[in-house]
Amino acid sequence: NGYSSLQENNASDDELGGRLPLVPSKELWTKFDSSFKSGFVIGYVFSAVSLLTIFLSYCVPWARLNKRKRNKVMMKTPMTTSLMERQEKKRKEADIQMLIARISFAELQKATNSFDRGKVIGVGKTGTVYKAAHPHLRFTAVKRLFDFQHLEKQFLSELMILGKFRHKNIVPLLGFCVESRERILVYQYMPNGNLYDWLHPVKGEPKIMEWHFRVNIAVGMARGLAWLHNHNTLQLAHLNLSSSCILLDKNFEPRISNFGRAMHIMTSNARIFMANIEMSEWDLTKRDVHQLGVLLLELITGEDPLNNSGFYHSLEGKLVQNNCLLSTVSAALYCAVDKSLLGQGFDREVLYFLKVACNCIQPIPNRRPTMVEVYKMLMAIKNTHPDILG
Ligand SMILES: Nc1ncnc2c1ncn2[C@@H]1O[C@H](COP(=O)(O)OP(=O)(O)OP(=O)(O)O)[C@@H](O)[C@H]1O
Repeated sequence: NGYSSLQENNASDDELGGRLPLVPSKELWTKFDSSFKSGFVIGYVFSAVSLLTIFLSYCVPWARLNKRKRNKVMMKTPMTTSLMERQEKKRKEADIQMLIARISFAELQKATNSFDRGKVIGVGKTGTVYKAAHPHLRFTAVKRLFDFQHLEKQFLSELMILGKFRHKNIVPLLGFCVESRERILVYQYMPNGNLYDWLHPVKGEPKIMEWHFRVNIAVGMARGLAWLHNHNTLQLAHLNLSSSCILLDKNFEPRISNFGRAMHIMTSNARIFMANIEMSEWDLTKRDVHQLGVLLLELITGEDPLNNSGFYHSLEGKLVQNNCLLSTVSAALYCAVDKSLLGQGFDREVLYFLKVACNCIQPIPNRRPTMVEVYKMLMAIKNTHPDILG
């Protein structure tokens, strides 16, 4: 057998004791050769599979990661950003077109007599407003923005808010125009202009606003704002209230305008930065309450906050001294009330109105009432004389 020569030349089987033959016979070689070959093939296949697995598990995700990184870098380039922004704007415009009319520039040019100076009804900080007679929309106020690039955000904000929602105390937006550099908003025309002009008439043009008009305007403003703050999907703070953005319709119902700076109130604890000041959703609504308080004071005193900011500061100073208890409005404050309102049978209501206004402008935002509370307090004043106040 295969081990014979080995046994002859070297030692016995026992001696070998299962050791491997040092010199295998020819048969053994053939056996060894075939098992070695199959082992080699198995080993080879096994290593190849392992290598492939390692490659797939490390290299493919790495390649994907790199691709993602490359994509991120691509997304950050100004070209792609502006492209995405443009697409987003187009999508918003298309959405809004389903709700309000898109009007051509040519049509608006015709309606305003080529933006004739004689048709100007107001010049704001962002654009010129023209009165226009539109064949389908009747009388409209056409606001042509000055600078389409810098005001694009405000333009879209106004479109997205006023285009989607309607409220009896918010100015109705009827249409818009986006054509090359033109950005135009078309509103329903408010025949009684803005509140500022009524409260501060130019010399020689006395415009006396009776008490019930003022209360009705106050209630309407608070109702519109309370609706904005608490609407299910809107939840918006206006943040830019002044008597010039309160428009009056044919029944002297106030309509809030100018939503270019409005901000969504966060429902989470997210913090908002405005002019580098950190603010919470609470601060935003309380800001509107403060601005409404100033408006209420303007309504009741007839003082112009634009020309007399010291007046309001002194008022706030007095409020701090008096701790703003509802029972104590100082004689100085009471003296500030527009004299045409006193002695008409509403003095108690005037005093209460003044207290509401003072509460709204408390220096510490947490102490100010919510807009709904302001609305309810003003409604209570209005309801004391429902026969007159309607
Ligand atoms: N729908 C409207 N109906 C009648 N008059 C309007 C209407 N919209 C604006 N006006 C008049 O045009 C004036 C300027 O309006 P605009 O909204 O541009 O003023 P603004 O308060 O300075 O706003 P902004 O800061 O956005 O420019 C208003 O004060 C008002 O007299």
